[in-house]
Amino acid sequence: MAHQLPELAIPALRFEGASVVHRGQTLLQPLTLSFDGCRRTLVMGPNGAGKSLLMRLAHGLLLPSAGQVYWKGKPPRQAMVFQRPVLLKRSALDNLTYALAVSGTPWRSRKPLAREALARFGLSPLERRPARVLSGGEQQRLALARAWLLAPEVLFLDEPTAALDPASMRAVEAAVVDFHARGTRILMTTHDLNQAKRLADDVVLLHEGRLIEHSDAERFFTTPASPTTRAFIDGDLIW
Ligand SMILES: Nc1ncnc2c1ncn2[C@@H]1O[C@H](COP(=O)(O)OP(=O)(O)OP(=O)(O)O)[C@@H](O)[C@H]1O
Repeated sequence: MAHQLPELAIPALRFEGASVVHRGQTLLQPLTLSFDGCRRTLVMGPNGAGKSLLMRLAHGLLLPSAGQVYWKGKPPRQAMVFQRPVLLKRSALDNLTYALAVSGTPWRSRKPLAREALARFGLSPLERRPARVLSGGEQQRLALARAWLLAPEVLFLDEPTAALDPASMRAVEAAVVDFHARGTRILMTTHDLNQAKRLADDVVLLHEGRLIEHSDAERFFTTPASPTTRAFIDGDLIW
């Protein structure tokens, strides 16, 4: 089981005129942008802006109706964490050992590695509990523990803290920082401007299915290029 990420650079993810059209309605306008380097990119925008569509395109869960989404090199190992984690009807421990089995980890190592990850995310006392009865915050930590075990080169997080209390939110943010410190590229959506300020190296703003701005975090929050970004930061964006 590879716990250390390779030293190789993570390939850039490129969107080239990628759009999403559903029943004649354009949900995501042709989008051209690049996600380079081992950065923490936060994707923001009002409800219905197209953030989840962008994430699903990026992770390959959705194909663009036109244009392309591709990695400039070998597609990296990826994991995705959703607002409502997708967990198996098994114990917390078994959710992790199952993920390890699928990833080809020899069975002897599975339980020790899974227990290490449970401890890492403060879940050891809950290892026998069915994953689906865990609280929202515990489920989210379990989903992160599972992703941690798979040592992804790229981690997608779609509003992972939207339904969490402040302590659970901080736990998720700390995990994001730790993933990144271990060499994982982060692409994450959030509605929370303060969270984006805490975590982002760069920010993408979408509005009504359009790319408004993609810039470094400092620039985004202090001297945005677009008046729409300014309005969004000030809480004045009308939609
Ligand atoms: N499968 C689908 N069928 C029809 N419309 C869809 C589908 N998926 C998304 N949409 C529409 O596409 C638009 C963008 O949706 P998306 O989920 O990407 O928004 P979002 O920015 O993630 O919003 P939120 O912050 O509310 O989660 C919305 O208007 C949504 O209703």
